[in-house]
Amino acid sequence: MAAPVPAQVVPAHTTLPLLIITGVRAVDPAQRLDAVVDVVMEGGSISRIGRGAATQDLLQSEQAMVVRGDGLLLLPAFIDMHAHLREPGQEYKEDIASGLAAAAAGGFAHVCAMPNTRPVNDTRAVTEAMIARARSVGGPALHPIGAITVGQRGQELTEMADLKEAGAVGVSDDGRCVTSSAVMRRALEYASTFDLAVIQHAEDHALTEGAQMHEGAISTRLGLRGWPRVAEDIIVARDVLLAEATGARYHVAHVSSLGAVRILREAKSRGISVTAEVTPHHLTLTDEAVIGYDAVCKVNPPLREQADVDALREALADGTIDVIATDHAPHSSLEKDCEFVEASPGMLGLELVVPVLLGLVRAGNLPLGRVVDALTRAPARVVGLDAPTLAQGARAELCLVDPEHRYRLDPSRLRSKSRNTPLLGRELCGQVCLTMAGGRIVFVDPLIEAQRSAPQAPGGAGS
Ligand SMILES: NC(=O)N[C@@H](CC(=O)O)C(=O)O
Ligand SMILES: [Zn+2]
Ligand SMILES: [Zn+2]
Repeated sequence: MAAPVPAQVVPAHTTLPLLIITGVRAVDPAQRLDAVVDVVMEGGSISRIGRGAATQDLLQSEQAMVVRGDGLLLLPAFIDMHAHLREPGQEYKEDIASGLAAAAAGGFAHVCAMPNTRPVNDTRAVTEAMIARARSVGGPALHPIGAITVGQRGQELTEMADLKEAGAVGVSDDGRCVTSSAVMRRALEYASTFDLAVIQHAEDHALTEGAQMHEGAISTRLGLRGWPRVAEDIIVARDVLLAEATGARYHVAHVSSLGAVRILREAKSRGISVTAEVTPHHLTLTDEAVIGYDAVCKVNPPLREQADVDALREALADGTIDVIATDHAPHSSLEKDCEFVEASPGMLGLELVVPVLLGLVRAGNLPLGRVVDALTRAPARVVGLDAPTLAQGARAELCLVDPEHRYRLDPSRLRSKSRNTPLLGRELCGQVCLTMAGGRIVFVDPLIEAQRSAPQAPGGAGS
């Protein structure tokens, strides 16, 4: 058979003529698939998948690159419908190239970029420039989210027809809430004529002025001004009523409170067209992380209490929350290594999704199939993309994961330009080894690939 190829000769950003992954556990909710299979990719598409799909003929082909998949997981590549790539305007924090590199390393084939750039993405010109930049970089596909209001000032609606035509897949004023009921109503009506989801950052700013963290016992103890849950709940409740009145598609970004979960559950039970997302950090961390005043844990909406975390997990499991989105929010040491009250909110997400979520799966908090669905089909529905799948005939958009690989998160391994994650130096378990997007390899982990390429024991898979 053809020898496994070491990482340094795996050409990133190219299509391999014949790539075979043998004996891998493939999980694809779109096909209700969870089984050990071989996967054969030819010319960037999945030509065969199933037990014994890697025939001796194929394995012995001159052109074949063979990856042994034993002990690994193969998943459809992910869609992140909520990331901040900071280009244009704040390239010292992140840019489209570094953001997409981080996404590829995290297992993503598609990234939606929020419009709170400088200038704000409220025009066709900015949307087009972002897409052109991403195309020149290669890697995962970038799909801009346009602003709801001009300059994200909450007043005048953007020209959504233009934004959509240029490639925007949704609208949001993320970072700011659309607080005016009148503006939100018109935004929902207008966006629905273009079938764009309106993505709300739910925060009643009148209730969160000067807020630094979740309002509760810990904010009192730390002497920091709090953001009460009700500031989120009020907006979600109002918007659900507006969604019902307009029939428009409404999506709540980064849900963090148990009250918002309750409102969403009731809205869905009544058939209102609402969807919602949760971040990996809101699923795993509480306001206790802020004790010690480490600004790395300052994030909007704030990390809340265990009761909220439990409600979010339950809501994700039962489908009340549809999507897992990272809210990847890179900030430099300028914005983070300072007084807590001066620091900017936000933390990294793209490269940490796999270890964080596999931790929840391993602990029995969420089924793996539901997690994969929330990272693929669910966001695809909200933003109108084709979800990556492992089905025969599909374009190869997948990620190969070593679920047992343990490592300490070293800052040097992050592709992001920023370092703002509380997981630095922590022991993690679960590593993306390979990501394909648009039929091409966009990421190979050098360390893992070198290990996997070591000579096989006789009788091993694919021999
Ligand atoms: N999540 C954050 O804390 N910050 C985001 C804005 C946002 O998502 O609201 C950012 O742009 O930095
Ligand atoms: Zn936000
Ligand atoms: Zn955001």
